[in-house]
Amino acid sequence: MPALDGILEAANAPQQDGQITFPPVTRDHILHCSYDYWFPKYRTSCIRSRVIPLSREFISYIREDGIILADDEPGNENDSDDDDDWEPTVPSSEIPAPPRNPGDADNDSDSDDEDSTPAKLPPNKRFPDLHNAINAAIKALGGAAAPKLNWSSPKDATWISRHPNTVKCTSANDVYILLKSSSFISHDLDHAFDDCVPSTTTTPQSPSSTAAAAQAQQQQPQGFTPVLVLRSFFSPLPSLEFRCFVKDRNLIAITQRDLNYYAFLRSLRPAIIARCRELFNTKLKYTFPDSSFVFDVYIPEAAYRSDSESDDDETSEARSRLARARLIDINPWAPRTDTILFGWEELLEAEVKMPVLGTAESTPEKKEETVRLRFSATGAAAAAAAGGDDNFTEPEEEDDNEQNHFDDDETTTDDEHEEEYEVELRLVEQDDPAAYNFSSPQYSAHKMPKDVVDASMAGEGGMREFAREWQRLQEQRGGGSSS
Ligand SMILES: Nc1ncnc2c1ncn2[C@@H]1O[C@H](COP(=O)(O)OP(=O)(O)OP(=O)(O)O)[C@@H](O)[C@H]1O
Repeated sequence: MPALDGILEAANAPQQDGQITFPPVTRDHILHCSYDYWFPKYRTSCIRSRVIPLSREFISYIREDGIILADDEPGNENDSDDDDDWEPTVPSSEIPAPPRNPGDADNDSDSDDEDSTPAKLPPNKRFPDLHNAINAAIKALGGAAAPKLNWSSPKDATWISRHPNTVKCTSANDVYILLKSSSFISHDLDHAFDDCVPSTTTTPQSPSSTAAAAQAQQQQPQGFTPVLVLRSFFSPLPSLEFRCFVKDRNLIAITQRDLNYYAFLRSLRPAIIARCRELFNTKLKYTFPDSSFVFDVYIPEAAYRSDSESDDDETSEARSRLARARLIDINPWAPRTDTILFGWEELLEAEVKMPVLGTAESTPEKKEETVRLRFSATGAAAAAAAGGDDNFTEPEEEDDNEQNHFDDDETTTDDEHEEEYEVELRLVEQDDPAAYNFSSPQYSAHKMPKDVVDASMAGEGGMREFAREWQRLQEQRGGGSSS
């Protein structure tokens, strides 16, 4: 864990010479936000998920140009959607991948291995156990899953998905297509620790670690165990996704994640704050190792019960009630985390009345996790209160047959009238300029122009032809050569 002195020092110096200065971001801070690190602690507040450690062979496959798909999926039994008739343009299950980001090549530490890879076998023959584990996990999650690696989901690659504009995967092949086409996934593999300062201590293995995971970690040149996370797929309402900012163990700000204006959110303000606070206070506040971090939530609507005896007014009120917030992701308190409707400067400068500094240490080897807390004086009483709370224990093994996307679906008590209201919730307002530029699809900067995609689909010859044409156009414009 980072030294307490260092944290105190950094927390006290957010700004120097008019420049925004962040507390140093260490590898540990980044590792604490890896899904396999925090998911086992907070499982009951998350979307049902499976975490699968990835072998070096799999990582080589993800990095390689070209997409060779498994050839063992005759009918894709899990698919029941209309979009089943998607077929790779190139037969024999080989699709050239779109070009990688230019910056990725120099980090391709596995390139030697790739050359020695036995002739490009399909995944079901190249890493059959992993391939089968991915298909089995998707099945266990109800037949459709949303994938991500340790930190990022391939949401910039939904344009190539056969379930249009979603990260939905009903087979391992769907997962491979998304992972191989995503710049965000490349970033996880090659740039996760960019701009980090060295950690003084080592983060313990994640609580989910098995002997296989430990072995995989040792073999990884990245210094962390890459994992594939599969979450039970559902269709979240973008309006009910929020990002929450925690400074010195205080929830200080909440922002809408989707940048569209939703009139109905205005009346839900107190409920949104209450749901976020509830998740933070009962689960995260004294258990997440770092005192400042950012977490994302989804707040589902509370189930509407048709057998309710409510009159019309009460019914509409019941419909507008929100269920408890679900933890979607945890992000570092670092420049790389998008603050959406806030600015880092205002968050760094925000004054926290009751800062709780220090680190939380956990003993991950125990299933019923014991949380030991080391805090500065301001946090001592609260830490003592947290020590014996049953909320911090792990649930028993999940039931794979459960159809819910969440581990349980209980609604919460209404605590909108609680006293503590210092959290600022920022929503997109009507006519808010912040919303103007977002009618275009998100992540469009990561998408390929159609010509590039077409050329890529036409194989190596197509890309060569495209490159020649591009060069010709550049020269016509007087731009000289392009690489
Ligand atoms: N189980 C799921 N089913 C369908 N969609 C999902 C699921 N889980 C997450 N999503 C969608 O994917 C989005 C991205 O998820 P997540 O925040 O985990 O990825 P991320 O790459 O870390 O994003 P960011 O970089 O913005 O933090 C979510 O905002 C949500 O809309």
